[in-house]
Amino acid sequence: DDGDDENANNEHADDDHNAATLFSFNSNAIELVGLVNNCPSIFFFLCHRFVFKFNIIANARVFVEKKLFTTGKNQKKKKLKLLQLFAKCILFTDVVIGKIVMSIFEFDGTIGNVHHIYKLFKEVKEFFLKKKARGKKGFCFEGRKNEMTTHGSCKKRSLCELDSCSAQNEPATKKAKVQTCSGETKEEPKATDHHGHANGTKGTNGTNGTESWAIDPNKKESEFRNYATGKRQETVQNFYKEQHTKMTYEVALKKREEHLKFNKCVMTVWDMIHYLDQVVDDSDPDTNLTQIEHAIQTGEAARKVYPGSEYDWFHVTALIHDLGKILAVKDDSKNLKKEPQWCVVGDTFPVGCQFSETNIFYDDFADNPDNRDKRYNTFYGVYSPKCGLNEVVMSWGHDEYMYHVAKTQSTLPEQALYILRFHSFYPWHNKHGYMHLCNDKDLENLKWVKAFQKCDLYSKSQVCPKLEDIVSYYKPLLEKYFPKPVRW
Ligand SMILES: O[C@H]1[C@H](O)[C@@H](O)[C@H](O)[C@@H](O)[C@H]1O
Ligand SMILES: [Fe+2]
Repeated sequence: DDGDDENANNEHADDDHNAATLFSFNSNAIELVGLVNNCPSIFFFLCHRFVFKFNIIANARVFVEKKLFTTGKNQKKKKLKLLQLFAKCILFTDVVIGKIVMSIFEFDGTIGNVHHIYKLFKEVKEFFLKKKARGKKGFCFEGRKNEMTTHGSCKKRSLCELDSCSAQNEPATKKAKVQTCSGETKEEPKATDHHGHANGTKGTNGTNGTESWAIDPNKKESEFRNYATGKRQETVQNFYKEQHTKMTYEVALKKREEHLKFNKCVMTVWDMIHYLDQVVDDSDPDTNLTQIEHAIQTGEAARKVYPGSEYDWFHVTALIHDLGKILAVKDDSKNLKKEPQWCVVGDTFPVGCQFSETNIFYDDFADNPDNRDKRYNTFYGVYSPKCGLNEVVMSWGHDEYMYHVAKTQSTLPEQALYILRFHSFYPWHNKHGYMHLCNDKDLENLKWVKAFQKCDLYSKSQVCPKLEDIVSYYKPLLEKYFPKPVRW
């Protein structure tokens, strides 16, 4: 049914209105879980403020237009509807809808049934209405209908305003019930916001009163990842010029082979962490602190956002996520040979297929030999559609290295392994690129990578506790998940 009869049309009009109203505020941490018709993938979104809004919308539009003009006539009505919906999403500047629409296309290459999109919107709306019914303050939904402009007025509110009041009434570890489109209810972890505002008071979330420094309250999210005019601009720019020129499919394979022998040295994770005090990441526009400080900040942010002991794996993962950067350290006694930074840090990307424009400093790939190599410069390159990221060779760096260390020598869960392996894959988890290579498992785990990304990025501030302050919490956990000293 494409809205041919009157009733359906009215219903759609209503739905249109609801969808538009619902998204007239830019909600930050809504998790949408949905099944789309014809689409076997369950898709997840951890939506948050100001996520590369323009880029995503621009990409999505191109995609929609392409589909609209290249698929069969019988689909026309459906597509028109979808396009209208999409127009709305642009109109109401809502990246959330943009992402949904885009995903419906990208996740299975066909156009999902428009009714299911509406259904998804409805569910989210219900979720929020229920939340409101439970007496949460700061919720901003009703009464905004007439205020929709290109920038919904509520959009300016931060997550803290929207959620902190409610969070004060409830423990941060509370489970939220999320309805899936298929009707079943499943338990999802409810995080506090990334400022750790869930319980608001100092020293009550198990972080021994150290939480106030973890995230710089004065730095806005939009001020991070500034690759155009940041303070470290020159260093970062030079870094990516070199990396994007030199990192090829063959280099990645060679480095994989070299470092995955684990024949450097044997040492506990805790001891190895100390080596991070020798690394300052040239690719990072947001911090000039050493990586040991970044590790502590990220770990503590993770504890704050997911404080429950059931998330201890998440805390450990956060602490060690960049431990692979020891590849950039020189210590002959430990066989650490100091790789150049372009082979260790920075955002990661698949090699062996076309470089995506969702990469930062995309233009710098122009001089990469793979860019001219027919084997590697097509959309799929050496890969097949939805082959799964496990099949994909990523640019070599600390993520891939640490993933293999943890996969072979720890008991960390799958989500943790995904975080370790793909946390620097910003073009994917942040800009929605490379979806054509993903399978369902990748999409399931994406939500954890995204949850982690907030702790990783927004915890970068100038204030940091010392290792001694956190040893009592992390050391036993490291021993729990890495039962033996590690072969590096
Ligand atoms: O995960 C991060 C991220 O990708 C940053 O952009 C990069 O500069 C860092 O090296 C990496 O550890
Ligand atoms: Fe990293």
